[in-house]
Amino acid sequence: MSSTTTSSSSGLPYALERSVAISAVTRACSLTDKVFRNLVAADTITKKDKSPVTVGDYSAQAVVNTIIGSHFPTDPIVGEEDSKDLRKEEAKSLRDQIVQLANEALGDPAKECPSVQVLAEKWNSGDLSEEQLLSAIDRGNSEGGSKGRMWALDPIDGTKGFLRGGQYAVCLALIVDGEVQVGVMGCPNLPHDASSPKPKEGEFGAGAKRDDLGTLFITVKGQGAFSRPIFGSEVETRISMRSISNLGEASFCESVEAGHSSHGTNARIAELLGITSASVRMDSQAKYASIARGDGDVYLRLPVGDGSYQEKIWDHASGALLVAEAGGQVSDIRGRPLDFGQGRTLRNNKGVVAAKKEMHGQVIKAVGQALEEEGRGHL
Ligand SMILES: Nc1ncnc2c1ncn2[C@@H]1O[C@H](COP(=O)(O)O)[C@@H](OP(=O)(O)O)[C@H]1O
Ligand SMILES: [Mg+2]
Ligand SMILES: [Mg+2]
Ligand SMILES: [Mg+2]
Repeated sequence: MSSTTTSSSSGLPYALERSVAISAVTRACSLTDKVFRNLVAADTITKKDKSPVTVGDYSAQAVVNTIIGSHFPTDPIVGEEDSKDLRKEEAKSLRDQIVQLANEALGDPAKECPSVQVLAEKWNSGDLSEEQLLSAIDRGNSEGGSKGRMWALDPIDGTKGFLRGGQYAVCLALIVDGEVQVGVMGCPNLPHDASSPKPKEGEFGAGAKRDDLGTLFITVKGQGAFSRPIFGSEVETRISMRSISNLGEASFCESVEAGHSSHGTNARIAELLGITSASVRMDSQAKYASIARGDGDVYLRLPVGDGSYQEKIWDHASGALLVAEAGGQVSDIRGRPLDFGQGRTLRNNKGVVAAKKEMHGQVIKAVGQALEEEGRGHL
């Protein structure tokens, strides 16, 4: 497949992909936000790997894949979810909810930019059948690879955070010949302004809706990193990583889930770097977004246990480009660039380290030392 760039009226590379991705992620976020406020235990199932998936994850994947599929019909999509469990008899009520939620989100008369409107009528009718939506979910079954165009989609990243009432993100990226070219990430619970307090988990009860929450992050390779509210104003603001004179002033972000990133190793690395402020724990790729806009400086994701877990491309594609375009460097624990051309996982990499370009080497050195001390120097 060719690796062509589509441009539209702005003339910039990937302008159409950028607009379509913004439209898809925005519609998915309005859906997940609705589910977030009304979710009950029955709307969740446990996957074979014991991780949770909710009606929100499935519906958001159906919406994004429908939109991408109608604008770029030959582009493969590497999406996290599939419809296998949903097709079981006992999942009937989940399927019914997905049909309703996805059609509501697709049929919403919200404005699209003109270049996206051209094809919107294909999916904008709001009455796709159950089978059309399940097939849309399964459009995400691409095996990925190093050649041609493909989209990587995490319809809800941080599902555990979503269930706890914390941060989560809808993450979509375009990868061409193994390189991320476009990244769009919607963080419905992240304040527009980095200096506003982040909501506490569970703060979202009745009447607690804050209208300063919901931030969209947008990046195209070589064009910089931007943010804007998901809902309301479409004015984009350029973002960049914070300037600090030494790593001792830094603060770092890590997963809430200790099973996803080794908190103990992270703490030792912070100590080695002279970082004294407490780590900021946050679910999802909102961590990448936070450091990209200077609300933190270093993102550490150190492998747990024997390090056999392979990171998934949809957990990192949009966030990694956002940080790189905001002045950062993103690599694995050994300083190797993340290799998005290896299929559905980052099988050539272990863990993730993201920091400002000038300080990244120092962080990698401390990571090496901490792993050595733990007897995990072979990772
Ligand atoms: N053992 C493990 N190590 C690292 N990441 C893991 C993991 N098990 C699951 N994950 C991934 O961690 C993601 C969440 O990351 P975080 O902890 O930063 O919020 C999950 O995404 P989903 O929530 O989309 O399933 C899942 O893909
Ligand atoms: Mg998951
Ligand atoms: Mg994820
Ligand atoms: Mg997910």
